Amino acid sequence: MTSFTIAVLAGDGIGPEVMHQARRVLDVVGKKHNFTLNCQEHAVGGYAIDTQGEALPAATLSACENADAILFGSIGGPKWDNLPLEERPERAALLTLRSHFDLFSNLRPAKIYPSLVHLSPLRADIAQNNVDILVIRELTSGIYFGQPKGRQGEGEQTNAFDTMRYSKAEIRRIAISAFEAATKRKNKVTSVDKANVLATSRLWREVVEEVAADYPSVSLEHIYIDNATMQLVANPGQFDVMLCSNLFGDIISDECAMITGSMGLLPSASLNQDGFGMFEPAGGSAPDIAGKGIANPVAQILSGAMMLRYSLGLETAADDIERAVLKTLSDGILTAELLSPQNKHSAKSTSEVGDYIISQL
Ligand SMILES: NC(=O)C1=CN([C@@H]2O[C@H](COP(=O)(O)OP(=O)(O)OC[C@H]3O[C@@H](n4cnc5c(N)ncnc54)[C@H](O)[C@@H]3O)[C@@H](O)[C@H]2O)C=CC1
Ligand SMILES: CC(C)CC(=O)C(=O)O
Ligand SMILES: [Mg+2]
Repeated sequence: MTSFTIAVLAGDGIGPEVMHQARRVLDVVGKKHNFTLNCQEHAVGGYAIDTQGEALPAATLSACENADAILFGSIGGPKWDNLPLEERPERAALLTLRSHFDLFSNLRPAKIYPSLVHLSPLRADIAQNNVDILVIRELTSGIYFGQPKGRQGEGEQTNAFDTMRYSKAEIRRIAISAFEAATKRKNKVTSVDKANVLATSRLWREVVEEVAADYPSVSLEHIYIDNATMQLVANPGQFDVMLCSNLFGDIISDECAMITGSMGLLPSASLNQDGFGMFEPAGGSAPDIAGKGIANPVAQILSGAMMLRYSLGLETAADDIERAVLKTLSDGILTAELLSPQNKHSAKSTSEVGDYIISQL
């Protein structure tokens, strides 16, 4: 039987709740498809600060280095909001992991299935118009990583600054990810930028155009970020692959999650050049619902499916999980945030959704 080592970093807030369901699903699918995941849990984020004094303990990083893939939950929350920026879980653990493993290519797929149109907050005629988007977000550079950043001055004279910087090489490799993905989809890349005001966006356009020349079968459009957010609500069916910088992809992917129905539905894969990856829901630790047993486990479970597909080469097992999730949602087995106020009484808990997905495998 094939065996893989998975570093499981559940993190904070809803992270452990949804991770528990993902592990149950992966266990069942492994037995069915004849593979074993040796899942080892490691401390990360606010939980690691509280128990070990730092957001990314050396033992956690070393376990990730020795694993075949990382399955990540989410980190952060109000308890750690007042820490200095560089000590916060989001920077000290999440951004550090992305950078350490050079996970530059972040894939965030958002699809409205015909049987799930009713979950979308969009008007039905818009939601049922073939919405199937793959956001490809640059994940290890741009304004989240650029130096210098900081603040200076006192009182009313205080100012703060971040640096948005992109090299040609960084833009080229994420553009190649997007064009490669488009050739396996609908052959269209929409590159999102703000080239009317930002120097980084001007360079972004130039390099994306250069890469496009190597993919004559793929059509390329450029769109400004402000228009992109509007078009996603007005006519999301026009998009195939949306190629974004780190900041714009962060924003656009939350919007993509919501047009499909909920932040709790959107998985993601963060990959390096060698195919090594970290797999995590696109959303955060959702402190507003943590500990109540009502978080949607689907994004975490689908992130597990992406791990099987992209890092472990287990396509059929990944398909199986995705089919079971789709059937579960189509059968109306839904957590509360997907239901209208008058239907909330029929909401299922995190574990009930996990149970039903398992029953469909
Ligand atoms: N990858 C990560 O670990 C990320 C961490 N964060 C951190 O998470 C904390 C909370 O951030 P927010 O801005 O509130 O964003 P969030 O994504 O945690 O929550 C936004 C909204 O989506 C809902 N939501 C998210 N996931 C859900 C799920 N699985 N089921 C049902 N509803 C769900 C939440 O209840 C909330 O109403 C912050 O500390 C933030 O920095 C934010 C984004 C990503
Ligand atoms: C710390 C943030 C950059 C995480 C986030 O919002 C994301 O990856 O979508
Ligand atoms: Mg985000």
